[in-house]
Amino acid sequence: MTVLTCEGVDAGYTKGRPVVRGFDLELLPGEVVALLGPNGAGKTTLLLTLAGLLPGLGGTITLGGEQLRSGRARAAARRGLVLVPDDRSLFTQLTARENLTIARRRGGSTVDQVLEYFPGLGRRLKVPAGMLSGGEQQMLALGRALVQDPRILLVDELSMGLAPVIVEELLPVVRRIADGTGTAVVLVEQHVRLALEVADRAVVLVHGETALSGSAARLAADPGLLERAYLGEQVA
Ligand SMILES: Nc1ncnc2c1ncn2[C@@H]1O[C@H](COP(=O)(O)OP(=O)(O)OP(=O)(O)O)[C@@H](O)[C@H]1O
Repeated sequence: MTVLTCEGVDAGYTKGRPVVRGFDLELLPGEVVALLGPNGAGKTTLLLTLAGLLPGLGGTITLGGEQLRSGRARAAARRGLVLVPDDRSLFTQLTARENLTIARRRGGSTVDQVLEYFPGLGRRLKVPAGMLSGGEQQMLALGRALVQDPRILLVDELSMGLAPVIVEELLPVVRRIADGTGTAVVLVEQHVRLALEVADRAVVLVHGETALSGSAARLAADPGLLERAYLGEQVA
């Protein structure tokens, strides 16, 4: 049963001039899809549109069988679509625990349940979010999304500004979350090799259009294919 379906989604900032055109996707529970592509391809624009933070310019987005109304971020969040933005958007003056507690839903997952995925963060709960390291902040941003019991996590460049060694620790956590909770994940990532290691499938967006999509294993095994897609060749 598909949790999220995108059909012919156009996304952008100006009516009649979409940045992303005709985007299609079917996402299953527990599935991780890497959304790849060069800078400016439209990946963030697409995530913002799926999360309802940007009004859609065309097409339909269906969540659990029901069509989402365009540009309704609160409704999308209530129905389980949760965005982890690339700027993390943490409350920097509040402690890590407070950041988690205020995001929690009544009757939903507890902070302790969520911390099972981030053991290191458990030892830093009293620290203001702004004083955490970049990697810890990303774990907190993921944890804050997870206490909302998402059905779909939209993760925008978790690795932004982090050392590769930290990214290697962080991305597998996304896989464990998907496997452990059944949450489906759309993962925007510049670290292509690492993203393909944790994803089931990948979609490559180039100049706002899907240039390539396929199983992560197939794309990882054929870097030439990815390279040609990034360079703008139609290889889908
Ligand atoms: N607020 C905005 N208003 C108008 N155009 C924008 C706005 N934000 C981004 N764009 C444009 O939309 C296009 C896609 O940008 P977007 O940030 O979605 O790409 P991206 O694939 O996420 O790239 P990156 O990897 O650099 O984040 C770019 O041409 C960008 O200049």
